[in-house]
Amino acid sequence: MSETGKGLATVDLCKSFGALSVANSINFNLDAGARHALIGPNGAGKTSFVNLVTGVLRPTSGRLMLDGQDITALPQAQRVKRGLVRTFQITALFRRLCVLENVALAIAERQGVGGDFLRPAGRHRAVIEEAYDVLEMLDLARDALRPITELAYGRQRMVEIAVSLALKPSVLLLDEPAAGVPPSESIMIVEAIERLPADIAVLFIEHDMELVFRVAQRITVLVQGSVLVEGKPADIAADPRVRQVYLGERKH
Ligand SMILES: Nc1ncnc2c1ncn2[C@@H]1O[C@H](COP(=O)(O)OP(=O)(O)OP(=O)(O)O)[C@@H](O)[C@H]1O
Repeated sequence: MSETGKGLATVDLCKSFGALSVANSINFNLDAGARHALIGPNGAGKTSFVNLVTGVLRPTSGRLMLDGQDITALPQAQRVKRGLVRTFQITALFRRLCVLENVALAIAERQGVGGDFLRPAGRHRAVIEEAYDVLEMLDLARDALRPITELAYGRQRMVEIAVSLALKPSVLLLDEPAAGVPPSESIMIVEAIERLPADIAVLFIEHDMELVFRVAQRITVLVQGSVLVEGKPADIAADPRVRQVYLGERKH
C-alpha cells in the first residue's frame, strides 16, 4: 500500500526511551483487509509499536498515516473514531453485566448515546439487534445473557473482540489475543479472527506461532525496534535469520 492509500502506514517511525530505541525508523504498511502478524522476541518493541499506533505513546520522530491522512498528532479517542481500534482488555469489560450488554453499551457509546441507550425504545432495539449480529458473527450468541464473570477465560477474550467490533473498526489491533488462553480454547480465538469481516485490516501481536501461521497472510518480524524482515508466512518460516533470532530461540 502506498503512503496515501487505504489502511495504516508508519513512515520512518522512531521512539526512544533515553538511549533505548524501541522503534527504529519503522516503515510498516497494513493494507485494507489485511491479516498481518507482528512477531519478535521478548522486548523487541511490539507493544511499544501498538502503543505508538494507538496514540498511547508519542513518536520521537516519524509519521502515522490512516487512510492516507496524517494522524500523528491525533489523540487516542480521535483515532478510535476514525476506525483505528485496539481490542478492549478484559479488565475494561463490565464484569457483572452480560455479554450482550457489554457489546450494546459499546455500540451506544459509538453512536454517542452512551448510558441513555435504553431510551427511546426504537433505538434500543436497533442497538440490541446490532449487538446480536456481532455476537453471532463470533459464535458468542449462546452466551449473550451470561455475565462476563461466568465465562471461561477464552470466551472472555472473545468478548474483548466483540466489544472492539462494536466500534466499527477499519483497522483492528489485537494484542496477544490468545495469551493466557488454554490450548483447548485457542482454536476458538483462531476461528474468531478468521470470521472477522474481510474489509477490516487486522494486525495482531501473538507469541502462539500456530495461531500466527494459521491466520496471518503477512508477517513482520521485529527485533530490537527494527523490522528484520516482512513477508508471507512461508518465506518467514524459511528465513534463517528469523529462525535464529526468534523461532529457534523459542524451540529451545
Ligand atoms: N515506558 C518505558 N520506559 C522505558 N523503557 C520501556 C518503556 N516501555 C517499554 N520499554 C522497554 O522497551 C523495550 C521494548 O518493550 P516492548 O514491551 O515494546 O516489547 P515487546 O516486543 O512487546 O515485548 P514482549 O513480547 O515481552 O511483550 C523493552 O526493553 C522494555 O523494557
